[in-house]
Amino acid sequence: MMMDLWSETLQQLMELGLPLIRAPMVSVLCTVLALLAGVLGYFYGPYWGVRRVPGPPAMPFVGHLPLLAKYGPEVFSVLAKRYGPIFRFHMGRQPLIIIADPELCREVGIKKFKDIPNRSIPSPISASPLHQKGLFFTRDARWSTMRNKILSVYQPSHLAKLVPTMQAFIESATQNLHSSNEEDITFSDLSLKLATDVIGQAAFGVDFGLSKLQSTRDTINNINHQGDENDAVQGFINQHIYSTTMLKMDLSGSFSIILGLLVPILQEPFRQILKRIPGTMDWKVDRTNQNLISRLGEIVAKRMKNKDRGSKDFLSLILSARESETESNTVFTSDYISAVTYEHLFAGSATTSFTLSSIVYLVAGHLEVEKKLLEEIDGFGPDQMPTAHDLQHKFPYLDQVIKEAMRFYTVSPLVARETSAEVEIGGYILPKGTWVWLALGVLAKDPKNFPEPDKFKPERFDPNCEEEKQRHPYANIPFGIGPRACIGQKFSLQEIKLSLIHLYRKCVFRHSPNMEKPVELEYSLVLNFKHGVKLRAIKRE
Ligand code: HEM
Repeated sequence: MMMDLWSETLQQLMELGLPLIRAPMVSVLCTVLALLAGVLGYFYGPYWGVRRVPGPPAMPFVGHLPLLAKYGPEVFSVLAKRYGPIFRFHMGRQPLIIIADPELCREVGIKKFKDIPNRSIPSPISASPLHQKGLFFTRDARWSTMRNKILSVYQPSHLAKLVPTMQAFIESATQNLHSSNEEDITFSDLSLKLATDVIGQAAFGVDFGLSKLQSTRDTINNINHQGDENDAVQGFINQHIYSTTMLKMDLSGSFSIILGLLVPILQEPFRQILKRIPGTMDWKVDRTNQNLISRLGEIVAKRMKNKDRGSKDFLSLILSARESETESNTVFTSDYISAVTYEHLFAGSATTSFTLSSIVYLVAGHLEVEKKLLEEIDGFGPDQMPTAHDLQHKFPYLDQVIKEAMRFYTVSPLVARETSAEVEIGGYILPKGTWVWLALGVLAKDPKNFPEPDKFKPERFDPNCEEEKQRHPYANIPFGIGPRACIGQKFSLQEIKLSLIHLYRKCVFRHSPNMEKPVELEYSLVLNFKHGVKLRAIKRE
């Protein structure tokens, strides 16, 4: 019956003069159309849910990445001026909803936290499973249990106990600072070694010994040639630096990271293949990460066995907290312990080091600020080591200098969050799973809250000044906002203040003639000085 109908229809088509369509061709056509619909759905599905949010036209596949290449980290300020406080930016196929207004940040970070409690996982992190089990990327109930446990080891009394350790590393790192006024010091190298040593001691209870070495390059060159205990530690650091710097946000990362930006569905299969092909960047990153994981595993296993581990470093404190409560055993398995301990090194070194370098660089270019700062530091007394309490209360101008430098160069210009339910922000309904990113760097340069934003003026943070009184309370939030704000804020401020006090007691700094002007920045997961910060240290009489 059906066959009759089919041949009758064909007969009619032929009579009508239409081309003969064979059954296999029809199925090929249907498959092609279905594939096309699938591809379109895959590429445009995420856009469809947020299409009402304003934004520039996006190019197929790459989205707005060409704009990122054109403007660099400034792209979000440029777009905020054009599209307002909430706009769309497509990282390849993935739309980000960028929030560039302090009140909307309060809404996302605090008021509607229950619907936006997690971070989205950007492509560089998806390519690096090592970085996924730390506090930063864990989600929901696991995150809140982990965060509460970790907070318990960040008591002010514990931080206060770390002052002498921090001071010892600072003294060691700055020992040969002013050997010659004519010689450049790459201050950003020095501050990275210092910050890594301090966090290594605080997180693992291990002295990485970087501050004692001549230069980071020496450290790296030495790694492959020697095999004793010390070099094992330096090897670990080298691997850490490599693993961290490979996490690029633009199109210069490994192939799987680039694929993750453009076609995320292909990222994991390609990573699995490429990591098996020697010589590819994915292979190198994977080897580095495997190495780091096994080294971390060894450190944790050794420390777990040792019951008399003391209570100074983060790893020991977390292990002791884990043993005292049975319920948390399920959360802090040894792989999660390795991840959060490693995360401390990762989150605490580059950020603190960049902040220290940017402060010293900015103060060197503003002699009126330097003069006031030296007066405050000298007024405290020349030899006395400040306590944690002194650091918090006796250096008000230093506080202003730090805040202003962190505003001027926002080390984490973007903070990634993701909706876990449909939620309304700034008049737009955002579906579940929308990536919402807070543009801290744009807020920090908004002339409404910071008149003359490109001028370095610490006095704008003087509590008695009109500008400070009128400013929105969430206009300057370099450590983020709400329950997911930075857990290491007090730790890093304590280290930064101690370092600056020690440095300015000994010397002042001037820009080296070999440093480029204006300074060039690059953006991986955090901001960085592209060619380092080169200074001359002048001994104070
Ligand atoms: C100048 C130094 C630092 C800056 C500017 C900084 C900045 C940030 C920012 C912007 C966030 C995201 C906050 C948000 O989503 O609202 C963050 C999170 C975090 N930071 Fe820091 N950070 C610094 C130092 C440190 C240090 C020293 C540590 C460790 C000791 C650390 C550990 C973390 C962790 C674990 C998170 C994730 C918190 C969570 O998701 O619950 N940071 N940091």
